[in-house]
Amino acid sequence: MATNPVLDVEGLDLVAGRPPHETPLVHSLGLSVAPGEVLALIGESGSGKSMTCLAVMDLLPPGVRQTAGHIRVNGRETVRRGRDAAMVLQNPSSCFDPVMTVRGHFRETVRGLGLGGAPDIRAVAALAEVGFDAPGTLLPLYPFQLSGGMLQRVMLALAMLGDPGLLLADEPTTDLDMPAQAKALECIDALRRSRGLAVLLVTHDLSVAARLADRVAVMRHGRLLETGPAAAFFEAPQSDYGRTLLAAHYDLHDALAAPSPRAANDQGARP
Ligand SMILES: Nc1ncnc2c1ncn2[C@@H]1O[C@H](COP(=O)(O)OP(=O)(O)OP(=O)(O)O)[C@@H](O)[C@H]1O
Repeated sequence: MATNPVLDVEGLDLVAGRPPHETPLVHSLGLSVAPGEVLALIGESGSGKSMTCLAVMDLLPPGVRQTAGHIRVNGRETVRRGRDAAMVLQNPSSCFDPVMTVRGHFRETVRGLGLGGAPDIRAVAALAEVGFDAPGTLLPLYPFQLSGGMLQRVMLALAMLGDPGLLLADEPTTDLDMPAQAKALECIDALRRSRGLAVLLVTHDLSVAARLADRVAVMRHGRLLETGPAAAFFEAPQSDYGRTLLAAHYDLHDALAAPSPRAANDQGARP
């Protein structure tokens, strides 16, 4: 029996502006994410990935409207932010109030979601779940006292407080150094496994998609060009643009793996 998707997007159209000067941003988009599944949404800048996430969260910016289609999260057309779906973004430091401690952020989120229980106990449990060994020690700290990687995991812990079925992760590793990227991805993967979380992962980085995704969806100019199992995409993309993306990814990796021209010259100059 097929499992009902946590996220179900059908025929989604998003436009900016008003007639007759509307600009289509997303056109006829359809995608779904099942419990415990990671769907990587990939594509060049401006293809509509972030706008799609914002539409799911009912957080479209002023001037941008949904003109067609359905978005359902756990079967509901009206998403309860933090309860049905939560979102983490790149540049986590921008998501925190600089003059509020970690404890303060948890208290505010617990209150905002109307959750019972002691906020500090919830905070410690949530921080332990995202891999902090001594979670209680983080509570009195201010955001500037944590690294970007730590802040991203605190953000994930806050996102999980309301036990959402869906996580929208929009470039969650973009501003992090390599060890912090690895840790954030491990953390998302662990949450997916332990909670059966459905994850829509927006990324430019095909290595991130390869590492985490069960399926890949490729967008360009607001349209979905192909979607399918990640293994099949990395083996043989179906669309021309998918092939271009993958070729660019391999070119970059080959360039990084090859000795730099300067290193090659230095070697050549050796006696
Ligand atoms: N506030 C806004 N009002 C109108 N159009 C916008 C607004 N914000 C973004 N856009 C446009 O919407 C389109 C889709 O942008 P979106 O941010 O979803 O792209 P993206 O695929 O997420 O790109 P990136 O990877 O760079 O984040 C772009 O053409 C962008 O210029």
